[in-house]
Formats: sequence, structure tokens, C-alpha cells
Amino acid sequence: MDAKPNGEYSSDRVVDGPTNPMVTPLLTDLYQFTMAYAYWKAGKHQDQAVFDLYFRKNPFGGEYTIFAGLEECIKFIANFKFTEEEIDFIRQSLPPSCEDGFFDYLRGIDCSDVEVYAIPEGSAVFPKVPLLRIEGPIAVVQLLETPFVNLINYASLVTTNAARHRFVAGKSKILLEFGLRRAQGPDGGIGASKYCYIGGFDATSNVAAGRLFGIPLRGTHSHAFVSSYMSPDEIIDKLLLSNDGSSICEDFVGLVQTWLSKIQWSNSLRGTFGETNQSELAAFTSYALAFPNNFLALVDTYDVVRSGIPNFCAVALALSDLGYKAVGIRLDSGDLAYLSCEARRFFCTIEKEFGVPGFGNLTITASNDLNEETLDALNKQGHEVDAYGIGTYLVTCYAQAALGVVFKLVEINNQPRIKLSEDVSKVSIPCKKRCYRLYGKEGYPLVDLMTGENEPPPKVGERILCRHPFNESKRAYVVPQQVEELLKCYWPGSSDNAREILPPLKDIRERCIKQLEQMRPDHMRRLNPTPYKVSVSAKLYDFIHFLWLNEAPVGELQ
Ligand SMILES: Nc1ncnc2c1ncn2[C@@H]1O[C@H](COP(=O)(O)OP(=O)(O)OP(=O)(O)O)[C@@H](O)[C@H]1O
Ligand SMILES: O=P(O)(O)OC[C@H]1O[C@H](OP(=O)(O)OP(=O)(O)O)[C@H](O)[C@@H]1O
Ligand SMILES: O=C(O)c1cccnc1
Ligand SMILES: [Mg+2]
Repeated sequence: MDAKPNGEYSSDRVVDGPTNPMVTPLLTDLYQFTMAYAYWKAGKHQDQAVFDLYFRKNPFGGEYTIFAGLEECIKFIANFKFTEEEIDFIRQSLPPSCEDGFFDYLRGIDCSDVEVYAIPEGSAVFPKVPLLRIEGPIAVVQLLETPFVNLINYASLVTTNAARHRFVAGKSKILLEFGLRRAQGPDGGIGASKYCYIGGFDATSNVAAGRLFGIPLRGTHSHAFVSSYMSPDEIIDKLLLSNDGSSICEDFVGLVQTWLSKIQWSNSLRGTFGETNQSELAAFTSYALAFPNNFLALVDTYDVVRSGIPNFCAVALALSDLGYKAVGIRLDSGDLAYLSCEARRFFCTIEKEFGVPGFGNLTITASNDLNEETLDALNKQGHEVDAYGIGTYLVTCYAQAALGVVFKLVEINNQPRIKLSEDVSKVSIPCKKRCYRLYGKEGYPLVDLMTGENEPPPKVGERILCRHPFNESKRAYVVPQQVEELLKCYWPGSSDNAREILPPLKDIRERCIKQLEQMRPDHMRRLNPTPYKVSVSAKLYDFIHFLWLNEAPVGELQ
């Protein structure tokens, strides 16, 4: 694609397919095809429809959500085309009475007549505001409902989960996504790695995701590596070249043993531990011989304080003699606050006693069933953890299974439509709309405002009435200091509009981090956060309620 001088890309429609090859036009619910047939049979399939994709409630008891999954949606529609085999399968799956002409129609369709406007991926978003507005022939757009909702639901949920973990951990901590083995299948695993990165994680252990998306890869080693060693005698090749190549240590195993007794008998550590586990020492020594520049040891296989930490320090000091700097340790069980403090104390004592600069700052990684609550508990107790490896709770979104994204018809052939419900929160907001984020004096977003498509946009410095869509008494005047139009054109259909570029993953991640930094702190706090305001213009408010009364039958009391 060629960049135009103004930074936008030309409107050519060549876009790679979705990451997962299972994402085809058949990845939808049967009823989308039966509806498409009925639209076609009634001659209604070309009716111009507008659908909004949105969610009704923020997840995890919070007051914000991060929008993700847009790139995959655009990759999907850019390549939307039925194969003959797929058409045969649809034919077999529908009643035999379905006429051939419908299958000819399916054969011809793609998304070149569909327009998609969306909020940029990685943005902070709020209930009821359309994340996507999709416009086009009703039969085609209807077929997009299930795949779009599928591609956005988990993506936004897990990105939000990751962002929440980042918020609790704090900016300075390293967050590693370790969830592949526990994710809901291969797509869950790949998606988790991609979207946790967007949500603010630093790296993943998932090699396939590293290759697909260029996410930094990180890892330590497992208990199996430690317990696979029985004794230091197993180490045959004990030779290690110094880091600058100037000397050779013929017996690295012996050097480690020497350091272990020096630590054991040192002034400040004498009596703090006795004999350490020698098979663990062998495993650490062997790992250091394999990775002298990246030595990180899992120290909880036998006993963290009495064995793992002193063994690690002996190997790290031996490496230091040869000009290498060890990375640190991983703790994977026990009281992580207490053990991390013990480890730090040990490292600092060694730095002092043996004059090894930087030893006190070695990295302490913690893992083991971590989640938002445990991170919060660790913060409250005080700890010395620098990096967290998080798997199960993060990638399975254990605290909330789904986001509840919906796809609702808001206009057909320029006629606004509404979906009523006993539950007011489920009443849809009709009309093809424009959406704005209004910023206040202090630079914080104040409110998201939806208006009808043809209303004049809010203006900086001009007072505008923002109304709760359903609650008459909730309204406020806002004088915006900045107005941001939220929905941008990502797929122009048959219009001449310029198409937004699909930014690289790093930029989406950057956007997510910046957006959350910009939120007013009371929307972000974990306990009883303040809801962010989502509103409609006075004109749209009046229209919603006019349509509501129009569509709701009047009851009769007997
Ligand atoms: N200081 C702490 N405060 C709160 N939660 C903690 C703290 N330290 C660890 N945890 C959490 O407590 C749980 C401990 O897990 P569990 O009861 O399975 O014990 P364990 O340490 O894994 O023991 P083992 O694996 O040796 O059986 C984990 O979810 C861990 O994240
Ligand atoms: O705890 P999670 O957040 O899922 O993070 C990943 C975990 O996966 C690995 O062990 P695994 O759970 O396979 O075995 P273990 O529990 O016996 O250590 C690793 O040691 C972590 O503990
Ligand atoms: O590299 C690690 O330490 C790791 C990777 C995945 C799961 N648990 C740990
Ligand atoms: Mg585990």
C-alpha cells in the first residue's frame, strides 16, 4: 500500500486474511443464513442497513474497557468471499426448498458495499457507545454479526483484563504472559498473547505468537529441569570461557562449590542455612553453563530459603568471577511477599559482603496462580518482586467469562429502528449516529456523546447539553476543551472516503497505555470506581423517546 502525503493510505483493498484460517464466512450462526435467505426471498436483501456493535456493561466490576479485535474484523471483511465448497455446504444445511437463485446470490457477494466505521483499536471505551458502525446491504451485514462479535468479544475482554493487571502491578513491573498451556485452545492462546501485549504486558512465553506478531519472547525454566538432575557428578563439561574471552575456567562446578562454602561461612550469612540440595545446585550450574549471560533460576523446587537462594547465589557469584551478570530468580510457590523480601535481603547482604555491585538488584520474578487480587495483596503487604509471570487467571478471564458484545440494527433504508426491552439497559439506541469524546479543562475525558448523523458536531468552548439516554433527570451541560470524533472509517465500502491504516501492534499497545493514563483516576480505581458518563444529544434523546412510544403498544387494564 502506498502512503498518501497526508499519512493516509490509498483505498486499495488488499489486506491479509485473518490470523486464524478458521475465520471464514462459515464461521457464523446458521440463523444468519436463514435470515439472509428470507431477506433474499422477500427481495429485501439489498435494503441499506446500519448496525451498531457495542457492549452493555464494563467487565471485571470496572468502569472501563479496552477495545480490541478490530484489525481481525477488517482482515475478515477484506477477504470475505464464499468458495464453491462453502456454498455447497450452505445448500446442504438449509431446507431443500431454498431456491438456487439464493446460492447464485451468495456466490457473488463480498464486502465491497459494506462501510465500517470504528473506534481505533486500543482505545478506552464505554457501554452503549458503538465500537463499530456497519452499513451495507442487510443480507451481507447480517452475515457479519457472529464473526464480528466473536472477534471482538474475547479480544476486548482479555485486553481489558491485561490492562487491569498492569494497573495493579504498576508501571515499573515487568509483566509476562505465561498462559498458553491454560488458554481455551490454540486460538485462545494466540489471541491471549496478542491482546495481553496490547493491554500492557511486556512479553509472552508463546513462541508462535512471538513469530506471528513480533511480541517479545521471555521465559525461565521449569521444575522438571531442576528435578531432572541428581548430582553435580552428572556435569561432564565443566569448562567456561570468561565473558571477555580472555581466560578459561577449567572447573566451573568447583568454582561454584567454592562460592557456596564462602557464602555459608561468611560473616553475615553464617548459620542462616546448612547443606543445600546438591542436585538443585547441579541443575543451576548446568543451566549457567548453557546460558552464562542469561542465568535465571527457579528456586522453589526444594526449599527457597535454605537451598534455592543460596545455590543460585553461589552460581551467580561464580559467573560474576568470569565477568557474567546473572539475571535473577523465579519464585513459583509459597508466600511470594515474604520470600521475595528474603531473597532481596540475601542478595543485598552478598553485594555488601563480597563487594559485587548490582547483586542486590537482581531480578525477582514471581508466578503461581497470580491475578489482580494477589497482585493487590502483595502491594499492600510490601514485596520485592520485579516481574510477574501470569497465566491461568489472565488468559481464561477467570473473573468474567465474556464481555457481552451485541450487534443491533439501528436504521434500515434511512428509517431509524429500536429494540425495546423490559430491561431499560437493553433498549437499543436507534439511528445512524456520530460519537464524540468531550474533554474537560484538566485534559480528562468527561463524557462520550452520541448524536444523530446530521446534527452539527459539538464545538470547543460551546456549551452543549448531554443527556443520559434513558434517565430523564440525568443531564449536564458540558463546555468541551477538546472534541474527538470517535468513529473513523476503516472500510469505506463503495464510498470515496479515505481508509484509516491498520496500525502496527506496538502502536495499538501504546494507544492503550496512553488512553488509560489519560483517564480520571476515580474511573480507574478498583474499589467502587466512578462510572464514566455516556450520553446523547437533546435531539437524539427526544427522538429515542418518540420512537420508543411509537413502537411500544399501549396496554389495556381490565
Ligand atoms: N503474600 C501473598 N499474599 C497473597 N497471596 C499470595 C501471597 N503469596 C502467594 N500468594 C498466592 O497464594 C496462592 C498459594 O497457592 P497454593 O495454596 O497452591 O500454595 P503453593 O504456594 O502453590 O504451594 P505448593 O505449590 O508448594 O503446594 C497462590 O495463588 C499465590 O499466588
Ligand atoms: O500459575 P499461572 O498463572 O497459570 O502461571 C503459569 C504457571 O505455569 C507453570 O506451572 P504449572 O501451573 O504448569 O505447574 P505448577 O502449578 O505445578 O507450577 C509456571 O510454573 C506457573 O506457575
Ligand atoms: O518461562 C516460564 O517460566 C514459564 C512459561 C510458561 C508457563 N510457566 C512458566
Ligand atoms: Mg500452577
